[in-house]
Amino acid sequence: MEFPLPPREAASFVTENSRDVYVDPEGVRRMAELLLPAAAAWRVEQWKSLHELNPRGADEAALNWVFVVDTLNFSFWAEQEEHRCEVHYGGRAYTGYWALCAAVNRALDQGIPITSASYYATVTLDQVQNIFRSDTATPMPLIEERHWILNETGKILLDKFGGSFLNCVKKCEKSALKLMYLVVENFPSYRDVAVFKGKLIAFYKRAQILVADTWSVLEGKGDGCFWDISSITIFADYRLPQVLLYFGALKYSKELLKKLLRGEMLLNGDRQEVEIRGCSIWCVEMIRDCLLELFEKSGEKPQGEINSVLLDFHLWDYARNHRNDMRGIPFHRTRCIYY
Ligand SMILES: Nc1nc2c(c(CN[C@H]3C=C[C@H](O)[C@@H]3O)cn2[C@@H]2O[C@H](COP(=O)(O)O)[C@@H](O)[C@H]2O)c(=O)[nH]1
Repeated sequence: MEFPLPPREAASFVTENSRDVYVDPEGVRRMAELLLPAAAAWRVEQWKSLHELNPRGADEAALNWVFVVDTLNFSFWAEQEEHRCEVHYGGRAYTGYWALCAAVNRALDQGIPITSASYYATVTLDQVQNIFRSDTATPMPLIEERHWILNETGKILLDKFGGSFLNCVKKCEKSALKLMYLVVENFPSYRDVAVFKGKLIAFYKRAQILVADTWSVLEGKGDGCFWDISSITIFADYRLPQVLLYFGALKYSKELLKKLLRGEMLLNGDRQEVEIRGCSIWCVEMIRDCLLELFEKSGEKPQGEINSVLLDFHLWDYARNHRNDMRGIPFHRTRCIYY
């Protein structure tokens, strides 16, 4: 089988050949300047505590939580914004990705071992519909897909890795890329690839965010002290392109903008969908390079690392916390199991 172009190279290839999406160097520089003050303080240790639903520990249980969540970490957008899946937990109503996390924590509180491979390898569709039930009339999208992915992934984790994601991490000798490839080679639902201008390319969004979340939950220490974490790109979902478009670092053709504003769906693997995802990855690689240059010039040393993972987390949180400011800036609607 042809080996796919890895995410960073894939992003560069797509950006060079893109017709409807463009990375604007001026917009990139403006974003880097905007991000500079915050970037000086970014440290991997800070992230998981920022979000109340993230596991607190840095142990095997926390890693198995991250693994099952990132196995299901896709496609939460609602047909109509006003009718969304919501999960009520701890007195709060969660939507999108956070609804998934709230449902996992709600199940654990009810004694349902949803993070144990021995449970989800044979969990039934009924049980999955109950665990991920919405507290509104709108169910979580792709519930059937979430069910078979849990069964498939649980069986493989049991058969090949003793039922624990910690064993996968340990096999990778502190290499982020080795962990990314171990995941895509062993777990089919993580194989986020496409064909663009005749070339097989990989974005591996869920495999890369799984590596990033592993790094974050382990606070970059012990088994999670990945020497090559800066080789991980952003996770090409549907929120990052939206925030890059909002800041003007990414530009869309008039035709594509009109299509997205009409709410038209793009199929996973469509040329325009690949251009949006590939250019987003490349855009943030350029913002990171710009940030490093600005630090160089200013002589100021950032507290932690300046890499695409922390840039991604920051931009994703920004998009989450500035929904209203970003109203009118469309995200692309693709229904799939990869992001
Ligand atoms: N690029 C990127 N995409 C991310 C995340 C996250 C959450 N992760 C972090 C959060 C806390 C921890 O620090 C985790 O690391 C979810 N998503 C994607 O967004 C979409 C859901 O969006 P909405 O419908 O608005 O909830 C969906 O495709 C989902 O897969 C991220 O961080 N980066």
